[in-house]
Amino acid sequence: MEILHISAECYPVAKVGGLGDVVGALPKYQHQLGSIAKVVIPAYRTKYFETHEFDVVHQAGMWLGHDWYHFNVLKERSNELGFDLYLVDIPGLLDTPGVYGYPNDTERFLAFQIAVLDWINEWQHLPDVIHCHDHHTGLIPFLLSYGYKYTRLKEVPSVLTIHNAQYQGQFGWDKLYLIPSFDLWKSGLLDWGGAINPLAAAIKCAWRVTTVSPGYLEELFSNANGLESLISHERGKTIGILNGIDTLVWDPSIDTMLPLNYDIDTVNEGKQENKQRLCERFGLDSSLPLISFIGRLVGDKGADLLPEIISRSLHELPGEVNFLVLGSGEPHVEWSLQQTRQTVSYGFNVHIGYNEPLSHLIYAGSDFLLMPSRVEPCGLNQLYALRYGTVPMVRSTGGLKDTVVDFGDKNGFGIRFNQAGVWDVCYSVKRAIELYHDTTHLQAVRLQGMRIDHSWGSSAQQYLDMYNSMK
Ligand SMILES: Nc1ncnc2c1ncn2[C@@H]1O[C@H](COP(=O)(O)OP(=O)(O)O[C@H]2O[C@H](CO)[C@@H](O)[C@H](O)[C@H]2O)[C@@H](O)[C@H]1O
Repeated sequence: MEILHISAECYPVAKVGGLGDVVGALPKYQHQLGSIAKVVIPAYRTKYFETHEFDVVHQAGMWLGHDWYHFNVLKERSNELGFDLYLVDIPGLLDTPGVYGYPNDTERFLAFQIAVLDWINEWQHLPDVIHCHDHHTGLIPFLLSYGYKYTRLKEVPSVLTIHNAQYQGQFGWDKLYLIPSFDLWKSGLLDWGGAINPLAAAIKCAWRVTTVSPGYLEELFSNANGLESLISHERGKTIGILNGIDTLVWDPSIDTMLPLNYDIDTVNEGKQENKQRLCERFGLDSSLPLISFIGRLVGDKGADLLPEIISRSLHELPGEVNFLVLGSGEPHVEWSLQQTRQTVSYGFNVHIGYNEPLSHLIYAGSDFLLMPSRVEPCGLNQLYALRYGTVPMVRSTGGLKDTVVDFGDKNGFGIRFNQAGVWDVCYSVKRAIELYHDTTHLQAVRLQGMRIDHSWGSSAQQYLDMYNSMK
């Protein structure tokens, strides 16, 4: 079976968050299960792009509204990722250093989708499945079915995976002229709430719709940023498949980004050494419990709560706990974390920015990883934390609820709280400190978490079973 994954991110080529992790891993594991999995993303000017060699496999041009763009499809030469990687290079649109956040993102990702479709249209054979990820690729299922240029691709099954339904990629009907011509009687399929909504269009048109955890799918029926009724209507073709983690990248025993590697037998020494380095670097006291946060500093992740959680905890429990934050995102959250850093004299530090090696050190060197998410479709951080012997502290929502059991329950290995609110989190901080001092219990909780298998094996198989069900 040949699967083409189409995405805006793919680790280690271009990653902003969890989408990149999944698209960089799932195809590798599908390959191991005997499928041919290919990935196509835009050719941003990332470090990976600059330091690897590519062959041009397709050259063409296209209209985006009234503008003409040349584009190339490049294939990475060494195949080092464990799947075929293709990059769509569109000078003037996709040759940016970053992935998102440009004023013409709508045009950039529309052009990407058109280029990918034009390219597949030229293949001698057809893929068995076209697998689209998130709204940046959401118009593809629609165009496969109704785009006049793509009638040859009409029968190719399409899948949409929703990594986060908060982001839908809406744009106004005034930009309709940018979309390649299609059967206008079908325009309603593009619409949601009076705008062109790529995520909604994909939910309507894809043959199957998956979410990245079963719990998140259940939540979407009642809370989907305006798409609840649509998802409920399409319920019959939906399925929740829990993300796995790439155990070749996320393994404390071989992770080259750690000063000291460790495994389940050497976890205490390993974590102690990594914690020591981390605390030295950030001016923290390594004898105290260390609670960290890694992620996009946005409301969905509960990042706006962090300044108050941290200052209140340090005020109520002086000299009892440390906090460390790594992230970037909304400017007011960044600003208020930096303000907090200046006002509390000890016990807290923050690194604003994106830093992959530092994230690995934090997973290894922290005692607890805090995730006060308001919305969490799956969450990968808690799975990485578990593998690194770090106890996740999570709000009971979406994929966090599916993957973390409170240590107060039988065989539990994490800390759960119900509300994304300062009081609930501060209470959990107290529980974390108590657990930290109960060394026997902490050790049992840690080992319990480390033993859990969150590798891609069974989830990759579930995707294959789902593809087969479309035949
Ligand atoms: N400043 C920083 N420096 C270094 N690394 C950083 C970083 N900020 C974030 N990361 C890394 O980015 C990834 C974040 O993954 P998540 O799954 O938690 O979030 P995201 O919301 O992006 O993904 C969406 O898609 C994924 C995948 O389906 C879902 O798990 C998730 O719930 C959904 O919101 C992790 O690898 C984390 O270590």
